[in-house]
Amino acid sequence: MIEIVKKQLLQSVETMTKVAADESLHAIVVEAARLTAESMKNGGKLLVCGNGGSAADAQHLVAEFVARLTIDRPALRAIALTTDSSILTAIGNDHSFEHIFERQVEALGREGDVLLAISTSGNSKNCVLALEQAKKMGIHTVAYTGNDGGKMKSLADLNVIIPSNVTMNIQESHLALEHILCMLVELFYFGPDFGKQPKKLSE
Ligand SMILES: O=C(CO)[C@@H](O)[C@H](O)[C@H](O)[C@H](O)COP(=O)(O)O
Ligand SMILES: [Zn+2]
Repeated sequence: MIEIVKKQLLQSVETMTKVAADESLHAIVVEAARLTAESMKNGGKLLVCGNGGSAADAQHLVAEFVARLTIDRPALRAIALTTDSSILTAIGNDHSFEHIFERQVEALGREGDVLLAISTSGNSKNCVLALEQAKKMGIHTVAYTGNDGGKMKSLADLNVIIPSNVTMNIQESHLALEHILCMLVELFYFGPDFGKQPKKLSE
């Protein structure tokens, strides 16, 4: 059992180390943050969707935007498409589960918004349909995936593909890059000096 703990942790670190070394991946995260900050400055918002652990990620990330992450600042506009049980059950029951995010994008999305779809396989149909809907509406699309990016790869404007085929390791790297995305949006939106007290002349 002890060996399993060690092996799993090392496997997780190995994936994260590959991500930490991949500067082209970092550039994509920076571009996603720039795009998101620009959208928010122009009155747009971030929509986030995903299944299972990635649904939890969607909510977690959106909470950082609406509450705060690294600085005290005004709230930023972001919505998780995973949280309203009435909407999710109505669409799932009356249409089908595949449409749970697509229809919310149709209802809540506006041209110039950003949709972030999170899927370790890159193949979850509800995420695929959400990306297709977003494209039709002129919404920018970002995919956080793993494996080879799956079907979502060809649909997203920006692809953050974790170099692993192990779902939990992909999710762990996603979470790190979700925090970093929010941190960078705060920087792009408010600038590096926001919230810093001006120094007193006597200091
Ligand atoms: O959290 C986990 C596994 O770590 C699971 O709940 C996992 O998110 C679910 O199996 C998802 O349905 C997987 O979907 P996806 O990442 O391929 O889109
Ligand atoms: Zn999990």
